[in-house]
Amino acid sequence: MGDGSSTRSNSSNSSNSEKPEWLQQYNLVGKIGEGTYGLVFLARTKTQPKRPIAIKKFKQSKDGDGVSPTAIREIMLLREISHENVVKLFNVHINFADMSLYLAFDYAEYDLYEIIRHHRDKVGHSLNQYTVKSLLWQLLNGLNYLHSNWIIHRDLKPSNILVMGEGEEHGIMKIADFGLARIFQAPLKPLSDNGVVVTIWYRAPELLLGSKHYTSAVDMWAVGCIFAELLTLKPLFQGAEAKSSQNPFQVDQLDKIFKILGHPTVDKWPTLANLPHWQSDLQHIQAHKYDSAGLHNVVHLNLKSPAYDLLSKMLEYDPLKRITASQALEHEYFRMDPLPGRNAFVASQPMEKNVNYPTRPVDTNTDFEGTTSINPPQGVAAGNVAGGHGMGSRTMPRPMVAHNMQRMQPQGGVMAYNFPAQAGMNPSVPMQQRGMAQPHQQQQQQLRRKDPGMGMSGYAPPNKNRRL
Ligand SMILES: Nc1ncnc2c1ncn2[C@@H]1O[C@H](COP(=O)(O)OP(=O)(O)OP(=O)(O)O)[C@@H](O)[C@H]1O
Repeated sequence: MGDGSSTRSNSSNSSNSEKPEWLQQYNLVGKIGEGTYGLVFLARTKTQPKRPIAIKKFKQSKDGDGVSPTAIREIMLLREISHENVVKLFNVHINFADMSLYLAFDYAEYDLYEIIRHHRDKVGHSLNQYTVKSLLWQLLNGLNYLHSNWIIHRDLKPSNILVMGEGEEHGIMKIADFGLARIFQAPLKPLSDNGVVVTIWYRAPELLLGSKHYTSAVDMWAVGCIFAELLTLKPLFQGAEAKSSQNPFQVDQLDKIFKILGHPTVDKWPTLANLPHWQSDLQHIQAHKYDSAGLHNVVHLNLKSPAYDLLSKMLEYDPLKRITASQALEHEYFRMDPLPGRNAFVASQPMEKNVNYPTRPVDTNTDFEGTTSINPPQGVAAGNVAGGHGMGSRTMPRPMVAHNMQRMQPQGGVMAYNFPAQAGMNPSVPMQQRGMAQPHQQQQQQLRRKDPGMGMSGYAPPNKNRRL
């Protein structure tokens, strides 16, 4: 995975004896990122095989009230989620002294944010068609699984879409940060104001127009934006966020959307007039005429191409008419050459060279437990695809997955859960009865290996038309 483990030092200052027991399972490598909710660290398990792990430390809320027991219970449920295209949450650690939370995930070397940026700034050409199609198919496959399990991501964006580095899972895409958006009420309410910009570029029009009601369709809008960005290497709707009130009218973001797609009409989206910001929108558009640039022109796709057809169905204004993940997986686009595959990084032509993406920079100067910067962070900053977000300003996520929970002996006030009962849940109650559907059999959900055309005959059909 190009992890550079032999050259990265463990910079934790604490001796083993001072560390809480759970932390002693890992060797810290360094800080790899910062988002709205806290810091992300690269660590390595001490036992063989020494797996790389991404540990997210969640900051205290402004009120200093930590993570509530309800939130902790919900996070425990996320551990039951298991799918090849969803990042695995394999451990949850809670410091009961201040109710701070540490989540340990499988580490992924790459993310779409960096992959797109690398193509735009260094490679100088787009991703090949096979890679775009494979990434998109896997994204939809993971999302279909989440939606089938009644989980809406709510904050999909390129930095939350990870791709595995060297190893058996090389080139496999994994969705990060699902589930916690609801627990932490993201993306509308960050826990703390750390200067991290929360992007609204992937936010669905119904939310921008004030809908308080999230459905799985909001994720499909984000997938459409990400699909377009994979094709053009530029965010499709790059608006500036309005911050005047709790849920302000996002006029600039809507402007960016209307300029490309035209203004929505009540004819095509009947419930539009019921949305809270409709009146503000009416006043706004009275002063503005939208000559739609045409989506196909912006993404350079033929109006009659299957790729355009799929994209326009993802960017349908009316959430009820927007294509679902399971419908999208069945789309003609995925049935024509090049067929999507499991390793998205394979070159599409025999003569074509594989692109070598840069591995994640690691700041080895930041202390893990205190998360204090001993020296100014070095080499971790990364520019944004669209400019503006450096490392300190890239937007931040929330976590993922694993199975049974067990409460370990508290040491240093920190506990790790592995058994549902101890998280206040009855492990014998099926997930459906607890508000989540049973995860599909993993083998049903796994992508077929390489080319045989995933989503075709032989591949278990995804759940139909699920809309939450
Ligand atoms: N499991 C993981 N493996 C490797 N890197 C990860 C993992 N999870 C997150 N990251 C990376 O850590 C960095 C910070 O992620 P984080 O999710 O905290 O913020 P973000 O996605 O940039 O923004 P936001 O807070 O708005 O979601 C990102 O570069 C992200 O790709």
